[in-house]
Amino acid sequence: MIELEGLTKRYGDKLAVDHLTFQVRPGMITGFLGPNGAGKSTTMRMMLDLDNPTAGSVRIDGKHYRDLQEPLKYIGALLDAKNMHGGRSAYHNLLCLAQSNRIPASRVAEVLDTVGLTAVAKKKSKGFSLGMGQRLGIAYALLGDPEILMFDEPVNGLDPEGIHWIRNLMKSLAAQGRTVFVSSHLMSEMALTADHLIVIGQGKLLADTSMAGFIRENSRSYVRVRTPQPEQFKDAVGAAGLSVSLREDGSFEIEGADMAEPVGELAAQHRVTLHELSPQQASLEEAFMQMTAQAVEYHAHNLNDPGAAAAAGQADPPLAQNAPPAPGQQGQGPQWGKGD
Ligand SMILES: Nc1ncnc2c1ncn2[C@@H]1O[C@H](COP(=O)(O)OP(=O)(O)OP(=O)(O)O)[C@@H](O)[C@H]1O
Repeated sequence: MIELEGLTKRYGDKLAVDHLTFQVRPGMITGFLGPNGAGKSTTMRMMLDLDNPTAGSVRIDGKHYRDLQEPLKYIGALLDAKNMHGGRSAYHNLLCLAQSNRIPASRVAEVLDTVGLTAVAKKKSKGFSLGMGQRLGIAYALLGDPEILMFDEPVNGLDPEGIHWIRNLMKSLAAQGRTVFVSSHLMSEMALTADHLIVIGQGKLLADTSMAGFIRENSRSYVRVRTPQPEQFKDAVGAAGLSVSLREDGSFEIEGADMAEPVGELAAQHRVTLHELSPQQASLEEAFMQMTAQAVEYHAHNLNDPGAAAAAGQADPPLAQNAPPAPGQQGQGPQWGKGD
């Protein structure tokens, strides 16, 4: 268990972490999400006592990190996989760490096997690919057989096989009852991995929720309809009291994935031809971007719409925030209800 209480970090004028209070519980994967610059790495560094908080505290199984005897046996972390001695072999890198932390040398071979690096154990780590480096960084984290594991952006730059491997590893660690805390700025990746979510933006806590709850709250389901008789269709659904919206591409949307059957029946009753009737699910990525939209630190230039930033109330109009509309409003045109 990791417990944060009012954790705060200020760099000069910059409030990088702003009074964060949350718990990371055992037996599950907790995803730590936020846009670039949200304060994820700073928070993780403070958890490991690599940075001093300006205020607040972090407790690892009830203790401050610096009070843990043999901390690698409590908490293992992958922060920066490049941060190791490139001139040493993978085996010797791990052996040095084991010896300086009173971890038996036999553990080195075990973790090399777990991360799939046994065959290259004697190779110098500076020759490792990005994926091999990530695996070695994970071997570091696992070396003390800790109950708590922390991974900062573990899938960055990995190929699909590497991503799949890390995902399964984290799941098996959580299934063993360990606490797994993993940061990312990709909602799509978290949706496949995490059981619980902590979302931050500009250092502040935006959400502390189960993944199932996040999906329930934020994933919009609807039915998409295409028809060569849009006026008749609009009249038919309007008369039935259903709310329908027209998209720019000429298709219609009706809220609720379970509406496909009633809408199909309605169209048949009114002899309206349909070219498409398909249940759809809006992506969690869109919901996450919407949640963190106001907290994005660096905005891309939106070349298509230079006035958008001004409309959004930003100080500098050319720096438009290219955020999607709110879930439930994606690309919608006019709405019709009963009697329209
Ligand atoms: N040593 C430092 N000195 C000054 N400012 C810093 C320092 N470290 C981080 N910051 C600032 O604190 C904020 C949070 O940075 P941090 O790296 O923790 O964010 P992050 O969520 O990990 O971002 P990313 O996803 O891009 O890695 C940023 O505005 C960053 O510029």
